[in-house]
Amino acid sequence: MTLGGILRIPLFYRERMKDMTEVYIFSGFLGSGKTSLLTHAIRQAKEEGLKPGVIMNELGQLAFDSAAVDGDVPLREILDGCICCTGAEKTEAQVQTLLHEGVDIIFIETTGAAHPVEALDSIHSPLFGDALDIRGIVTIADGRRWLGRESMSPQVRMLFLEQIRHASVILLNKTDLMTDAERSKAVSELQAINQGALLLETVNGKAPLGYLRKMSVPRSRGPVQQTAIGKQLPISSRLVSIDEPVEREAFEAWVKSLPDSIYRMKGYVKLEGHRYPTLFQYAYGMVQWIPESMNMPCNLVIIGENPGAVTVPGNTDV
Ligand SMILES: Nc1nc2c(ncn2[C@@H]2O[C@H](COP(=O)(O)OP(=O)(O)OP(=O)(O)O)[C@@H](O)[C@H]2O)c(=O)[nH]1
Repeated sequence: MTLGGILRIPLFYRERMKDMTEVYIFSGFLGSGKTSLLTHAIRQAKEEGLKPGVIMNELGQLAFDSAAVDGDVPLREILDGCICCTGAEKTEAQVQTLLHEGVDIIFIETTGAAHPVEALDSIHSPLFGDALDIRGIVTIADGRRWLGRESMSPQVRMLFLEQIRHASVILLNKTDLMTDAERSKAVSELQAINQGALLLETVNGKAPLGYLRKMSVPRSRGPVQQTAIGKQLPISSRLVSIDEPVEREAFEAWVKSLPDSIYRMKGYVKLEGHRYPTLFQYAYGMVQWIPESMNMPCNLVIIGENPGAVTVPGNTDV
């Protein structure tokens, strides 16, 4: 909000807004960088002397991403289902407990398969009265995935578009993997789809919190295309356990052989020659291995269209 904008708000309301807890919904397709954005936002909030709280919604039964949130940050998880499908009561209860813990700012990370407006609607509850200042949706888009969206199935592409269309802020992320020409193409396409949104290019979701705090929910969001998982969206998750150590190159060759409709994988894999399982991340063709210094269960979540059809080396379904 500009200084002019602030001055136009009567003092009474400005005082009331100061007591309200700001809420931001982090949306974006599977693997686009929501958790990276979240960890950066939490760090900045703390630096500004704010007490952040987090609601994290994950598609699989395991909360891999919650390890990214510092232990001193109040965290609530909604696992194995989308915030938009599991019903507003669960979300309301989680927000309620965060408010009791006295948080100043709440970040809600939705699953990459969630419809952002349905997630937003789930926190618009009369229960909260004036307690929440719901600022809207920040959508983070993987730039190369955006440019390659034609390869997605129509329903999944529709979800991607809905996430862009309803955002108040769009972050074009992973620009380190794009050429200048690709970046300017992506920027102009995203702007054409949502002209009202602020747009910022980012690497690892590093958006200034001050920039996000300028946003507010647009007055008219336009019609919402329903995209609930299990109804129209063909996306589901599968949890497997790979018990035997695998050879890294052979494993990456298997990853490359998977159909494009496997959108995301994350979990722990025991690599040959390594003492502890390694954190494995896969999103849109990119593989990342992060060494761990303790023994983690070798579980891997596979998210996409029909992940049950994929043959996983040495796996037992959990
Ligand atoms: N090269 C590059 N990699 C990135 C960037 N941002 C995130 N990543 C990587 O992309 C992968 C997914 O990032 P996350 O932040 O976990 O994405 P997410 O949207 O939270 O994923 P889901 O919650 O599973 O949908 C990780 O391996 C990140 O390290 C970026 O700007 N550039």
